[in-house]
Amino acid sequence: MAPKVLISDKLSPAAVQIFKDRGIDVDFQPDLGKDKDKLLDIIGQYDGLAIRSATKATEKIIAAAENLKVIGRAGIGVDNVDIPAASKKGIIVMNTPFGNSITTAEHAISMMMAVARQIPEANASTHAGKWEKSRFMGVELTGKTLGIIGAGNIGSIVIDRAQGLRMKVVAYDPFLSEERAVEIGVEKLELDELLARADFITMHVPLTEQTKNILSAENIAKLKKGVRIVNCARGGLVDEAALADALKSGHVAGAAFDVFAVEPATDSPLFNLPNVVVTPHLGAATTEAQENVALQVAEQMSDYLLTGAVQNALNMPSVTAEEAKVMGPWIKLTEHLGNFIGQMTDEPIKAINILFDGEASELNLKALSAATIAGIMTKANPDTNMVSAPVIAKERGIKVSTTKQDQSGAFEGYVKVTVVTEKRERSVAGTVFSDGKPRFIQIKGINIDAEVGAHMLYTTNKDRPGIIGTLGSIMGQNNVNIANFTLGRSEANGEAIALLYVDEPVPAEAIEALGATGQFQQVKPLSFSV
Ligand SMILES: NC(=O)c1ccc[n+]([C@@H]2O[C@H](COP(=O)([O-])OP(=O)(O)OC[C@H]3O[C@@H](n4cnc5c(N)ncnc54)[C@H](O)[C@@H]3O)[C@@H](O)[C@H]2O)c1
Ligand SMILES: O=C(O)CC[C@@H](O)C(=O)O
Repeated sequence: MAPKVLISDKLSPAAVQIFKDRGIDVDFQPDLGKDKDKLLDIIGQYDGLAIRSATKATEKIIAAAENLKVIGRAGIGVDNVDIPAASKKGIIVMNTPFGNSITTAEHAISMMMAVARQIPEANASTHAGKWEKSRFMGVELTGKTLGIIGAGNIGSIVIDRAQGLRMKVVAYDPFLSEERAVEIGVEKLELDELLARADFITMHVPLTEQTKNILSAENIAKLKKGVRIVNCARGGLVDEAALADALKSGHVAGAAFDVFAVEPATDSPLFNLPNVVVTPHLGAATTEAQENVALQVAEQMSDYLLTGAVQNALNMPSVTAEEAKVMGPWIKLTEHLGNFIGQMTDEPIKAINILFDGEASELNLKALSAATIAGIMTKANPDTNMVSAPVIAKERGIKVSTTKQDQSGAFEGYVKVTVVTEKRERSVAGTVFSDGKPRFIQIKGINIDAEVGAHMLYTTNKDRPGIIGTLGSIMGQNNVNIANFTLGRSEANGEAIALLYVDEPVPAEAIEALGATGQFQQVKPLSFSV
């Protein structure tokens, strides 16, 4: 059955066409974002949800989204998506980080020019038949200092455009490297220095714990007198009431805001002040940007739903379509290895170590690690997947470490997973053969070569004659057909293991009968999703 995607916000029709062209069943309900109850009622039917900013993908919506695999945000900010809730449920959240950057940077520049020359007010006055030439005295941008808070994608474009306007640009961004600052020709400053020096300030940071109220009343007091503030990033970065006071006192000469602490903003302390320009979150509102983000989100979501390729996800490592093909068997292998250990482990896990050798070490290790952890965790929760497993492991305080090496002898590459609990360490290794089939190649340090089947039986015993006979006859008595039988031992008369690949689950009677022989230390039926 074709995957089903719901578009619940006003996305460009280009997205609908892409989904259709890719064979996805698409439901376009552009006003649903405003109707939380209806969204809650129907979300359970969909594999994908494509949104802009009106739809709030809250914990409640996500809890009701029984089949949801991916949420695609046609835009940058994902503050309308509860990412931790989505991750825990195994839902990938992706955005389109570049599609509207130019448009938003251009909006910030337009807003800066509008506030420098009071264009909206002059426009309204002229339309009203007044000819107030002396009322609207502006300031030039040339030679002025523009302070950028956040020099990422959009900030860098603003820097480039402002330099074209012959402004001197300084930036505050703790994550901006010196090399990048030189490359984009910006002087890197501490925040206080920027606040004291800038004639104009524009913000291009996400809303986080660190950036919330970055222009607080205290910081507004540090601003150079006569500064003009532009915010086309997120509401909540500025204390609107404190800024309104500073505008009224004349300490701040003007402000241009596209975003507000509460949206839709029907009221704000900034509204109706003479030197304030406001727009209703139009930063990304151009035909070009909306086409870009709609096309991109539809392509990314279709890729994921149809091929497993992951691009621009915020809660999962990227996997290209090419990688998805090559990695498919290795992802399966790591899931099986994790699954094997998960089924063998009944006590709390303290640490998981994953060793990647040879060709395996050249693959996307973040994705393979996520698949391994998911394999381990599915015993406790069968719904765990590559998105949710690392989050759950972290929550449980499980330390995950990975190692790369290139020492394989017999194999081009392999993966070895070791799980540490209070009581013991357990390890299992596997590889992918040239036929693309995963194999277990080592358990407890003992070499074997076992194909992975949906139903298996794992036993351990002291190496001595008669074990194969016992296993064979008890399986036969219980009508269990053996497809493949693999044995291994540490040394003659040492520790021995057997892995049987059987056609149906081994019944409890057979497990009991094997236990009753006294020949085995461990008898464990296993199942794998092959
Ligand atoms: N108005 C709109 O319609 C609109 C459109 C697109 C994006 N946006 C907003 O613009 C923001 C920026 O987008 P972007 O694509 O440039 O993002 P980005 O991730 O490329 O850049 C953000 C920058 O902020 C910096 N940063 C993070 N924490 C910081 C801190 N505490 N202090 C200073 N700098 C910090 C980062 O290092 C990064 O360089 C988005 O988060 C989004 O909220 C708004
Ligand atoms: O979808 C929009 O109109 C706003 C998008 C913008 O806020 C973003 O973060 O990309």
